[in-house]
Amino acid sequence: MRLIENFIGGEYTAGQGGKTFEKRSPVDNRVIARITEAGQADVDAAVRAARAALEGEWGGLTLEQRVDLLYGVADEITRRFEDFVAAEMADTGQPSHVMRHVFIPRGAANFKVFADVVKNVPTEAFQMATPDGRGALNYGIRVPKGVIGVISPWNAPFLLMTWKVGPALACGNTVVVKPSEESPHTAALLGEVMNSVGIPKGVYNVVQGFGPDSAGEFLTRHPGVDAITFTGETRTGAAIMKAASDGMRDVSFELGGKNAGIVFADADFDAAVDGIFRSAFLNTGQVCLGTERVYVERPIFERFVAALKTRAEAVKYGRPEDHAANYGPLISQEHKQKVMSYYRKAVEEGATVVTGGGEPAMPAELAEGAWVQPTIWTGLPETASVVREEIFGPCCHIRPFDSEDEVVKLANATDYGLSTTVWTTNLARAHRVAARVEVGITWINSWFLRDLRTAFGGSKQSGIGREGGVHSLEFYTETRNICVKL
Ligand SMILES: NC(=O)c1ccc[n+]([C@@H]2O[C@H](COP(=O)([O-])OP(=O)(O)OC[C@H]3O[C@@H](n4cnc5c(N)ncnc54)[C@H](O)[C@@H]3O)[C@@H](O)[C@H]2O)c1
Ligand SMILES: O=C/C=C/C=C(\O)C(=O)O
Repeated sequence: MRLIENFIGGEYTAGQGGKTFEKRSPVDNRVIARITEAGQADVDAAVRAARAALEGEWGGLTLEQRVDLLYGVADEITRRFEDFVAAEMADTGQPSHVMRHVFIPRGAANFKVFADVVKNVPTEAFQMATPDGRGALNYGIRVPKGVIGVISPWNAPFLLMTWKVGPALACGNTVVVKPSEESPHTAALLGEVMNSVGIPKGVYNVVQGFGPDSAGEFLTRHPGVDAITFTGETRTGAAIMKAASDGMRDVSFELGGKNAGIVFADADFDAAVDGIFRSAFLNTGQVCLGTERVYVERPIFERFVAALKTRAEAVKYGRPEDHAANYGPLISQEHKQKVMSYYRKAVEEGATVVTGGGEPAMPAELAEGAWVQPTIWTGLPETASVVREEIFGPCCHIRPFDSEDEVVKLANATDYGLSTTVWTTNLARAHRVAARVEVGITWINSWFLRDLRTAFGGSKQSGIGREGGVHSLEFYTETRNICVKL
């Protein structure tokens, strides 16, 4: 059985406390790896290594040298593409085509794009008048923030972790990463890449383990960590924010969502069905940007529900490496219990179950996996639990609407504000609605189209701050103003 260790100061090390935990396959619940759990002493060592790298070789590199190294990281990920695909498939159980076409290539791109951003984005300069008439010149320089704590989730582990590590390193910081306990593989593998391309030791460190009273909490409470970037649940974000208040450390949060899909009667019907199908069921619904509330204009409501039902019932369950399969399990038995409890609650609260609502019958060798059916409900009030709370599963509630004002109100009646997808051929209306929905990201006639130069993040309880393009520089650097009297 594979043992996955921490990666500290360029070396894989067993935890000083000797504790390990199991990683089980979502597909069949077999134990696939044992993971070293980092204790306080390991986190201390990782933060020390990160600080030493900052003050050592890494901190002394020129921007060009750093950028070249990060291009090297991206190229090496691409060279070891199959290893990353296999590692991520083992952890998440998701179909290989999602790994191949989205998650792993995005991991490589996260290093290249932010190297380019850092190399090309200018800083500001202001000339000012002075009483003696000679004036003064202000200009900004950007310096790294220091040691960045990166806490990442399990749903798109490599993409979401590198989305933070890429810009952090491009800006000259060092990192200590705490991947989710459910997805330890790719963060560990990235250590090999860092060593083989010559990233100085201590620049990239990984501590494995859990959140509370484990590596996550030890890292976020650590006074040697200068700033914390986190993707995960809103509740966890609140705990991390408390920890970060000690020492006034900056935070960047990408949190939960309860995203609305809005389909007007004039939409390209097939494109809308396909878009909502993907946004509700891709990655078995475990996408923060996914759609769990769908609002469809009344004239096409029945037809839309029927078409989405047909698509949901046609998914092909199977192992990730099975090319005929396009639908995987949930991440774990624990998450399956949570999703199933919502499936039961929907019925108790009076939902019409259009399709799904339970566990699929799986062949014997997959029977222990975390499989659940894609599920569609109608007929619930907006106060129902499954319409209000983030489930993070392959399910959505569909409700008819009659006017633009009504649907905007419905979409906004949530504590979350991450993303929306709007389907219409009326461009003026698309722009109007997009300007009124209280979210960080709106897609018109599309979903999850990502340009890494754009601002990414959530409003309300879906996050704090924006990352992406120059926005990432705001978080991963300090801007210093220098005022020169002429
Ligand atoms: N907004 C976004 O961009 C985005 C992207 C992906 C996922 N998400 C959200 O993430 C959630 C699913 O991921 P998850 O279940 O892994 O989230 P989670 O909050 O349970 O865990 C995320 C990470 O935080 C760690 N953690 C937990 N408690 C901690 C604590 N007290 N201190 C420090 N670290 C702690 C976990 O070990 C894990 O590494 C969903 O809510 C989803 O919407 C948001
Ligand atoms: O599950 C959430 C997926 C988030 C995607 C990104 O953060 C991204 O594309 O950068």
